[in-house]
Amino acid sequence: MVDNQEPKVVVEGLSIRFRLSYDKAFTTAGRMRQMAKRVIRSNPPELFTALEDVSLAAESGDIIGLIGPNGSGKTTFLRAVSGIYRPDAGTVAVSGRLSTLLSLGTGFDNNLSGHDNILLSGLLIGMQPAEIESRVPEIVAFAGVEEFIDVPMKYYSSGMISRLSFAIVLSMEPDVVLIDEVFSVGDLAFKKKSEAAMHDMLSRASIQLIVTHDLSLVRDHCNRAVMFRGGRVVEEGDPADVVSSYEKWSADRG
Ligand SMILES: Nc1ncnc2c1ncn2[C@@H]1O[C@H](COP(=O)(O)OP(=O)(O)OP(=O)(O)O)[C@@H](O)[C@H]1O
Repeated sequence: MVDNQEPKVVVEGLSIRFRLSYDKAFTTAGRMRQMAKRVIRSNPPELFTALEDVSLAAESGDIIGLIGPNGSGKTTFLRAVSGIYRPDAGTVAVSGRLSTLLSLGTGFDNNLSGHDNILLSGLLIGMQPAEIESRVPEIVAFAGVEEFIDVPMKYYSSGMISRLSFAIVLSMEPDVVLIDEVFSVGDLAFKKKSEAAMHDMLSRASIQLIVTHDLSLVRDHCNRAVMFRGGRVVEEGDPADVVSSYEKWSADRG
């Protein structure tokens, strides 16, 4: 990630492949047989191509809706942009502070306290330590974890982890935000107060990449849309056009 530059996301010729062989054997005995076979015959693991030769460029002001059927590669794409997956081919370059609303809590170190994880999260997106410290009280209060803030996160409930994770993302000022679907975080009361904070955070971000099945969100909120199918980008452009192609394609399939 490069800081102090105009926010930008440039993905060129991205391919991501997963090893499948291990996942196919559900029992321990099955997995052992597979490993033994591989060692004896030196079989290469079976690879599944989740993304093939995908390119996309986003600049300041872009709110891009990523749409397509289940399993078409949308989440994998966001994960590759966020750096969770390394490209098997192609390149991913992000300039600016990147923040993700993918799987909440994935970046935490469970042996560290909530407080230390807040610091870590801020440092990871390039904030200065003093800047992060100044936001700690507001984050802790928003997440409602005051009593537990110095306790290692392995003792947090899953609701507390996602509330803290969400509060951190909302309090930061990212340039690029990656969002996977609409999340449901915490209980009803938390959901209500987080909605307004989320809109506020998003209104300040320069670039948003949003994976969603909510086509009216794409039509109303995005300035560009990209349709994935079978791990490839098959159409890109004006949201209304891309959404209607997708609707037509879905209707034709029955
Ligand atoms: N870690 C993994 N190992 C093996 N296969 C994977 C892995 N992650 C994703 N896949 C496969 O890659 C393909 C693309 O998955 P992905 O989650 O990116 O699809 P998606 O378009 O986001 O789908 P959805 O709309 O259902 O969320 C799917 O076939 C999925 O099974």
